[in-house]
Amino acid sequence: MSLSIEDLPAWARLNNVSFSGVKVTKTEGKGYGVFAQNDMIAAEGCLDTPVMFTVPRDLTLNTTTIDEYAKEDKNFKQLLEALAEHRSTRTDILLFLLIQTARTRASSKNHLSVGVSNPWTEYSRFLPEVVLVPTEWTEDERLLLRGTSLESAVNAKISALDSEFEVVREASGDIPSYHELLWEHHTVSFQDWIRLDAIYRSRCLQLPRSGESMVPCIDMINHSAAPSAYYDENSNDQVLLLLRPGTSISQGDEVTISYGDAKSAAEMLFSYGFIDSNSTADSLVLPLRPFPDDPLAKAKLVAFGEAPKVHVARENGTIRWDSRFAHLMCVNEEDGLEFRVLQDTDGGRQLRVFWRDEDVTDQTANFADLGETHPFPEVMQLRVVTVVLECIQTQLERLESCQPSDTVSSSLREDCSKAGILLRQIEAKLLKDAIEVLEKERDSLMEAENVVAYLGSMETAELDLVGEEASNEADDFS
Ligand SMILES: C[S@@+](CC[C@H](N)C(=O)[O-])C[C@H]1O[C@@H](n2cnc3c(N)ncnc32)[C@H](O)[C@@H]1O
Repeated sequence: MSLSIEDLPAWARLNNVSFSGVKVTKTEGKGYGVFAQNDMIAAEGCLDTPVMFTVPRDLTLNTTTIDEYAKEDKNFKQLLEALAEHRSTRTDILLFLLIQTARTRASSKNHLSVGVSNPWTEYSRFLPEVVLVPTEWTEDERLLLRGTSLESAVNAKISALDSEFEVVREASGDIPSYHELLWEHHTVSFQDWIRLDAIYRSRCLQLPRSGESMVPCIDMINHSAAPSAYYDENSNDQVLLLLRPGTSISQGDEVTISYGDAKSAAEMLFSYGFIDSNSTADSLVLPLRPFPDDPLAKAKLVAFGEAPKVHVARENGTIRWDSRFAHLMCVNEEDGLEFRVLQDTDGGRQLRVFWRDEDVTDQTANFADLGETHPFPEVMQLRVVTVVLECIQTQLERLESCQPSDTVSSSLREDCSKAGILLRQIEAKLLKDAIEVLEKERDSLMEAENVVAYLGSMETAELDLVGEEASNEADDFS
């Protein structure tokens, strides 16, 4: 199935990809990588820096080029049409690569091959068999993620992939030649869909002109916190790999790019299967669940329109947190929140949200500001701080209740163990520091005049209620 990387230069020549002073070879622990064969230098501010790869744009994979391939392949065109409502750059590329995989396997078993060969039929054989992103981890390896922000994200992704694959299986099963190629000859399985999703996530790039794309050869470049190269598109329909201005590399050095320095450790692990502590943002995102006894919980979720989350980040040494849903979660009817179902002109029904009699349906993400119009804004803030604090404390308890030593065993791949343990350490530290900040914020809000007055009035109201109940009971007994 796989092709030796020694065959890449021949593939490149055949498809008009030029390599200049670089070579793709095996690295130590990172799969393949790109290495300089000459010394190269680009002065600071230089506009004309050395070009290391030139790739014709029609070799890239994105929705536009996939539509071009579909024009030459009626079965593939039919498949895209059958899945029209699910189309995105990602699903187009996954489908395209799934068909290349099936065709390669079918031809290796001498089954009838369906479709037209293209440069990617061969190139896909240089792609790795396994990418160690957590969706490719075994169940035991995934135990390392228990209590981390990736635990629910990875589970949700695997079930989303499962549903997607079922849709693909059904749509392709209705196309006779694909029915035979994919399902009668068992050339592909759910495991391939998981692998192709991992391949896509770890190799897709954001090109300045063509947008989200996979680019052959440029996708062989590894990440570094101190990258020596960058990619670009020129006006001659080419994608280029260039030396960064102000950089010099020596023969034998690895050429690297940056996969982004704003990504958290969890995002890096999720998308690329490794964490580079030198270039990750110290941040995490947790799911937030509405109060189980809130009668308005469902309406709040519908009106909010996205998954409720808590964001925590350390920026320049300071912990910042944010949860737009927590602000909506913490207001009730007594505060002035109201949901109304209104009939629109077409006879349809619409859920509208009102805050203190003003229609704020389009501002449900903005309750942090809307809460300011409450007579006790500090009370609103105290509720939010308490909710976020509880969410973070629960997460830390879960993280600490399952120690890696309970899960690390010889059956786990070393890279997965290392990455899982590192993620746990990074997130535990951030959660602990966030708890400290939130506890301070809570304590200072508890002392605010407004809050003391509010809590006092609540206490009096409660005492009155107890008094009333007691006198009713006394009446009963009398
Ligand atoms: C775009 S590909 C780069 C080429 C890849 N090494 C290959 O063998 O095809 C991205 C993948 O390379 C690996 N990788 C890239 N940079 C890395 C790094 N700094 N440390 C560890 N692995 C890295 C990860 O497996 C990642 O998912």
